[in-house]
Amino acid sequence: MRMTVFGTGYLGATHAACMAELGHEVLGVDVDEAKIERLRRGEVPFYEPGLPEILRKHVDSGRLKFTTDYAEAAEFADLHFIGVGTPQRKGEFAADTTYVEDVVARLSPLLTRDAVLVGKSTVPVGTAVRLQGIADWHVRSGVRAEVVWNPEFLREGFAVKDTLTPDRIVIGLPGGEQEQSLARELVDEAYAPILESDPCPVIVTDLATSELVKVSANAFLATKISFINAVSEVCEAAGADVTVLADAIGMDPRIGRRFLGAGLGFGGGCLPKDIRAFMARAGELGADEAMTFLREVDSINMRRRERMVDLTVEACGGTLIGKTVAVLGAAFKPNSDDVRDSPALNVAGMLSLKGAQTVVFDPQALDNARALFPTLGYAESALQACDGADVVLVATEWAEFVELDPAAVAEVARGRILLDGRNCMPGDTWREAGWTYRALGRGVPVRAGSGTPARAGLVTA
Ligand SMILES: NC(=O)c1ccc[n+]([C@@H]2O[C@H](COP(=O)([O-])OP(=O)(O)OC[C@H]3O[C@@H](n4cnc5c(N)ncnc54)[C@H](O)[C@@H]3O)[C@@H](O)[C@H]2O)c1
Ligand SMILES: O=c1ccn([C@@H]2O[C@H](COP(=O)(O)OP(=O)(O)O[C@H]3O[C@H](CO)[C@@H](O)[C@H](O)[C@H]3O)[C@@H](O)[C@H]2O)c(=O)[nH]1
Repeated sequence: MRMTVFGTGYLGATHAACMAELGHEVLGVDVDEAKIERLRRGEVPFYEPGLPEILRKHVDSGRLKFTTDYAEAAEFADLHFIGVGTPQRKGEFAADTTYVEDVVARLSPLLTRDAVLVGKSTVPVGTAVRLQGIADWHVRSGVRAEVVWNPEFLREGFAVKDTLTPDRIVIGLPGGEQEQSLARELVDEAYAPILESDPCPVIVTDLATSELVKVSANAFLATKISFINAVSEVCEAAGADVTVLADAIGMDPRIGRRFLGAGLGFGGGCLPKDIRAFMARAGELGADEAMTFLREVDSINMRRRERMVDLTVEACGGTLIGKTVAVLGAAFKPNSDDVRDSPALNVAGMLSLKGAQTVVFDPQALDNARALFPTLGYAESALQACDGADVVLVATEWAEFVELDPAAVAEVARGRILLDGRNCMPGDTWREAGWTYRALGRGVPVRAGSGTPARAGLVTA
């Protein structure tokens, strides 16, 4: 079948290419001419493992096309996915929904026959109903544009797999589960190849529930990460080890080990802005008290970045003036080049403000990092970043950092201090090689009679 996808960023380009992979004819639409030009050439304008291969395959076969022309898109198909950005509004917690509104306001008057607009962007509850109003206002007489919601749960770094083999598909329809409409028919047809090859649960519900499922999922994941990071603060103070603790509580299937990775906390273009937007929307709905705990989730998360900076200052003997810090990692997580709200870059920026000479390396995110933080120092390899460093700080758990040879780093670095912001490094190996290894959330064990626990996060040689 034919479909369009509005927005060709991390979500939209992946969705478009994966829909083509499922056998559909897809037209990707964006307002960014330069991005569309690259996509037309079969290039993915960001790093996402596995995406370049399928995108190029379907651009070459002609099944996947790109345009900036809304009129062409309106004519191309009756099913239109919307995956444009919904960033945090400047100076506020609320989400900026102007991009989704823009798509609906511009597309609706161009429709010459009934069509279905399927929102995939993450939006505040109530947005779909508002967009239906915008569509009704703009659409030509005799034409119906139905707005439905189909939130996306893909993770960057696993975007192709998550799209082609999702855990579940959630579909929000104005009439809920009972609705039989063109929207139901077209969305079912779009996902039929997934359900035939590798079935997953499909939850058909009302619009509000579908919108809330998405932000609730992200709020839960953020809460789980902040829970373990709050516990890690106590671990540091008590001389306990948060990684062992996480393993132990994670063995209870009711808890589960995933998303109990303590360290620098969550960043990226989703979790931070989505919990803030959720709080803002709950407030607008008069349910603000229900979500106030998310404020704590947010502040625990932001505290980890400050704690990392304090630990670095401590490791440097109380001041960063005249010190060089190698920051390994710039992306908000490994296997991505995304630096939106990146804990790694935030820490690098704070270290630099405190007087450190900061040299950042990331295998994929250097260009994005340079564009956002042009004044930081950058290196072309991990070893180059460590050259002359007093401290080596791992801020994103890329496999190549985990596999670094302590002897090779020792040959170029000035100091012998490794700070592990992600609890990902083989600390024993580094200690055996003569390094002082310090990790967030892992205190020094206290033995009977030894008095107060050693303060904060130090597993020293
Ligand atoms: N990135 C993810 O992993 C992910 C996963 C699930 C949900 N989401 C949600 O998906 C949405 C998009 O996120 P993203 O990370 O892909 O953002 P992004 O910034 O990478 O991409 C957004 C794209 O929309 C385009 N755009 C803006 N206005 C437009 C318009 N009027 N018409 C056509 N294109 C327009 C932009 O040029 C940009 O290319 C957000 O709501 C986000 O919360 C993202
Ligand atoms: O145990 C953990 C797991 C993750 N993180 C951090 O949390 C952030 C988010 O990680 P992840 O959720 O894997 O990345 P995203 O690609 O942002 O995906 C989230 O946000 C998307 C956009 O809404 C959703 O679609 C996904 O389901 C949801 O996992 C990153 O900074 C990670 O480093 C931790 O600190 N500890």
